[in-house]
Amino acid sequence: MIVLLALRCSYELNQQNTCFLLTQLTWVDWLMHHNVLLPEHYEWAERLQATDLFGEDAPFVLDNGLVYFSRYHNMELAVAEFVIAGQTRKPAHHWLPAELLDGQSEIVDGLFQSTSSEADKLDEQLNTEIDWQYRAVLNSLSHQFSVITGGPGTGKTTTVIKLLSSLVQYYLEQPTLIQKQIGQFTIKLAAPTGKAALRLTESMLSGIDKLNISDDIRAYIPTEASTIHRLLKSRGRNDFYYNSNNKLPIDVLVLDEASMVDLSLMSKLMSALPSRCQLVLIGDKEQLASVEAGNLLAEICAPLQSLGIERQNALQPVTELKKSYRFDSNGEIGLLAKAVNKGVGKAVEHLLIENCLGTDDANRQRYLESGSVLTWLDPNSHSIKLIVERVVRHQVAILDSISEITESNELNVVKALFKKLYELQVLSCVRQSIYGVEEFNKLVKERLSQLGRVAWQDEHYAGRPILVTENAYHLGLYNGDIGIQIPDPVSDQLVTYFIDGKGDMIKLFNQRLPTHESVYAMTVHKSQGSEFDHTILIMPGDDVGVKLLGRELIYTAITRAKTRFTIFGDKDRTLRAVNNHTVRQSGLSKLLYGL
Ligand SMILES: Nc1ncnc2c1ncn2[C@@H]1O[C@H](COP(=O)(O)OP(=O)(O)OP(=O)(O)O)[C@@H](O)[C@H]1O
Repeated sequence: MIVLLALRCSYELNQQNTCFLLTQLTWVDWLMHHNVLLPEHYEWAERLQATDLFGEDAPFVLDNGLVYFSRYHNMELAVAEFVIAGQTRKPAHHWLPAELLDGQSEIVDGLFQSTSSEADKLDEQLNTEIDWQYRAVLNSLSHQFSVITGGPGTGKTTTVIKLLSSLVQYYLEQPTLIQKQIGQFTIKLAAPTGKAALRLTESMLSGIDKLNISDDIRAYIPTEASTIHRLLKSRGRNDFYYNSNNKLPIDVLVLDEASMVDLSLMSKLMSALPSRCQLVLIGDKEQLASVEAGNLLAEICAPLQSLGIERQNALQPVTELKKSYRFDSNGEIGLLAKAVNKGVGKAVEHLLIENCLGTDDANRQRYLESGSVLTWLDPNSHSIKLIVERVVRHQVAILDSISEITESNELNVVKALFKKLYELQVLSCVRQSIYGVEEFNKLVKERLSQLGRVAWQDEHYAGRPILVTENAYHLGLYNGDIGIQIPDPVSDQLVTYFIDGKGDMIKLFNQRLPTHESVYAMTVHKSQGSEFDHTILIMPGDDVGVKLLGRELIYTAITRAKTRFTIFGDKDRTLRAVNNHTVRQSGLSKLLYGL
C-alpha cells in the first residue's frame, strides 16, 4: 500500500497535480485484476488512516478524499491561509483613508477622469460597460491580497501603475514627520522568469511615460522588475535568504505572470512576505499553468465564474479586466482566442474553414508572406516546407541586414535586427516528435545550408537566433532570453547580442554563453510572456498525450500574436485540443472557497 501510494503521488506530481482522489485509484483496479490482493475501494480510507502513514509528521495526508504527500498539502494549506487572510483584510498601510473600504477614492477618480476615453465614460454612465480597470484599482487598494487578471492588452500594467500611483499619493499626503515615522515606503515588482521580468520592466517604463505620472510619485514606483528567485535571494535549490524567519523588507509586491508560478515557489514567496506587505498578483488565468504542480492563479480566480451582475460593483479581491486595448476583440485573432478559451469548437471550426488556404502552393506561399490576419494550413509534408521557406526568407533578410553593421551604427542595427526577429516566430506544441521544435529547427538549418547561407557543420554562425535555456544571473541573462549571433564589428569575431529591458546591449563571446539552442521554432511554453507580430503555431504531426494538448496551450499561442496568426495542423486534432480543458487535481479551490 505504501509503495502504491508513493508511486501514485509521484506520478500525479509529474502530471502537475498536487494530489489525487482516493476514489480514483485506477492502478489498484489493474492490480486487482491481476490477482494482487488489496483491500476493496471503500475500505481504503479507513485502513489507511489506521496506519501511521497518515497524519501529523507522517508522509501522506488524506484531506477531503484527496491524497497528498504531506509536503504538498502543507504548501497548499499555507497558500490558502495566506490568500484567505489577505482577501479578508484591508492593507496594513494605516494611512489609507477609511472611505476606501466603501469603494470611494477621489485620488482614483482623478486618475481615471484624465485617461478614460469619452466612449468609456459614456459606457460607464449608461452602465452598459463597467470600467474594470477602475474597479481593479479600488479592489486592490482595499485588500491586503488581490488579483488582477485579464487577457493580452487588457491594461494590466496600466492598471498596476494607477494602483501604485494612488497608493504613493496617499502616502505622500501624510505630513513629513509621519512619513519619517512610517519609514521608507518600499514597492517591488517581480515575475517568475527573467524574460517576464524584462517585459514588465519595459511595460512599466512605457506605461509611466504614457500616463504622465508626476516626478515625486514616480520616485516611489519601481520600473525594474526582478525574478522571484532574485528577489528572495536564491541560495540554491529551494533555499532562499529571505524566508519565513527573515522577511523581505517591503510594503507592496506586484507579481506579474502569476499563472506561471508553481505551488512550491508561491508558498516560499508568501512565507517571506512580512505581515504589513500588500501582495497583488497579475496574470492571465486562461493561460497555460506552471510547468510544475499546481494551477494557482486559475484556482484563486475561481469565484469570477459565478460573479453575478449585482456583485460587480461591490469591492472584491479578484478583478478580471475584459476589454483588450491591443487588438480588436472582434477582430479575427480576438475572436479565435475567445472561441478557443470558451471551448466553442463550432466557432473555431468556422474560423479555421473560413481562413483555410486552398491547395495551390503559389497562392499559399503568397498568403503566408502577407495574407489575411488568420490563416489555417492543412498539414502535409509539403505544407511544412512552405513554413520552412517562410522562416528561411525571414532569416535571409536578417542575414542581409547583418552585413550593414559597423562600429558606429552597431546599437541601432542590433535593435533593428531584434525588431525584425520579433516580426515572425514559429511555435510548436512539443519539442520532439513530428513537427516538434527540434525537427523544425533542423529543417530550417538544412535549407539555409542548401542555399549556401550557413555551413551545416557550424554550431555558431552569423544570423543564428538563439534561446537561452538557463538563468545566468551573473550575465544578466535568463531562461527564455533571445539573442542573435553576429560578427563583432571591432574584432570581427562571432559574438551573441542581447538587448535588455532598458534597451541596453549585452554582447557575449560564444564561450561565455549560458546553455542555449537555436530558435527558429520554440515551444508554446517558452513563448509565454513574449509577443510577435506574426505567430505561426505548428500542431504536432502525431498523437501526443491529451494532457499536453489542451485549449490553454492553443490560447497561449494565439495570444502571442500581435497582428497575424497562422495555424498549421490537422483540423480534428486541433478541435480535440480545443475541447480538452486541462484540469489539474488540487485541493486549493476547495480550501479557499469550498468549490
Ligand atoms: N483604459 C485605456 N484606454 C486606452 N488605452 C489603454 C487603456 N488601458 C491600456 N491601454 C493601452 O493598451 C495597451 C496595453 O496596455 P497594458 O500594457 O497595460 O496591457 P497588459 O494587459 O499589461 O498587456 P500584456 O498583454 O502585455 O500583459 C497599452 O498601449 C496601453 O497604453
